Amino acid sequence: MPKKVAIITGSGRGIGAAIAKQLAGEGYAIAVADINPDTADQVTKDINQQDDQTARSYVVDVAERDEVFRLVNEVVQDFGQLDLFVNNAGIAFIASIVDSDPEQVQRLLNVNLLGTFWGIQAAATQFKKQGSGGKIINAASLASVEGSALQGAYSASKFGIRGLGQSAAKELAPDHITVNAYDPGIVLTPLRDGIDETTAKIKHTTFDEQRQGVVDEIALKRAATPEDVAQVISFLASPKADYITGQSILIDGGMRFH
Ligand SMILES: NC(=O)C1=CN([C@@H]2O[C@H](COP(=O)(O)OP(=O)(O)OC[C@H]3O[C@@H](n4cnc5c(N)ncnc54)[C@H](O)[C@@H]3O)[C@@H](O)[C@H]2O)C=CC1
Ligand SMILES: CC(=O)C(C)=O
Repeated sequence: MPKKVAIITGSGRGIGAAIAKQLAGEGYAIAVADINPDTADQVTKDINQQDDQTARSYVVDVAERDEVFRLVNEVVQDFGQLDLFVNNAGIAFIASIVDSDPEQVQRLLNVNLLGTFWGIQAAATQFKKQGSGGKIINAASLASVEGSALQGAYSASKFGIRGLGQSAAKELAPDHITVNAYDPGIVLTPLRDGIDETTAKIKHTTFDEQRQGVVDEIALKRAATPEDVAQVISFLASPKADYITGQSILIDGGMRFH
């Protein structure tokens, strides 16, 4: 049985790395795509050290449309096909809307929202060429369900990703391409650590107090691990989710209910 092929952007660390390792363990050939070549290479090495697991690393800045299309073309040249594209790469910064730096805002929107747009465009173009359907899964967030204070640009990008995914799901259904999103809450990664570090400074508290404060909002009283999130992407990528499209699934331990 030929391996299914998955591209996961931002899979050099955090949630993306967990998704890459989860799917590699399920028999996918993995394109570990990241702006950081060193971490991408390390995750790729970790996967290839496992029996019967295959990965290759690719350097990409998802904010650059031509780089995203080149990524898809290189992966198809290397593996022969594409079956799943996970738009996971994302960045965040903490600042009030009034104090947000315009260049930081633009960069965040270019990476998170436009990066996801280019990923959908490139993956769908390849899936249409192949004529055998495909799956696209996007990283939204709890902040795509309810805007977070001090994360105005980030929340805007994630609301946009959720809406973009609904539009794509409607447009791509005739080609048997499904498009869904995952909405993590508080996940223990370097990105979340940076959020809590900066928030603690703004609120003149400690990192531990800030972190405990957000965990206290979680019904299950623990932050998520990247693996908690990867399990949901494993489901969305599987045939079990073939009838799900245009949806956005909260993975927040019980913080928001909608
Ligand atoms: N950690 C959390 O609590 C939550 C994370 N998310 C989302 O999940 C996704 C992954 O987040 P984390 O793993 O926490 O982040 P992370 O910062 O730990 O990892 C993100 C990865 O993306 C890469 N990356 C950043 N900009 C890139 C670009 N322009 N092109 C290609 N790669 C790029 C980084 O090098 C890094 O390897 C993001 O979209 C984030 O918004 C959503 C909700 C909660
Ligand atoms: C990073 C992120 O999306 C949250 C909810 O913290």
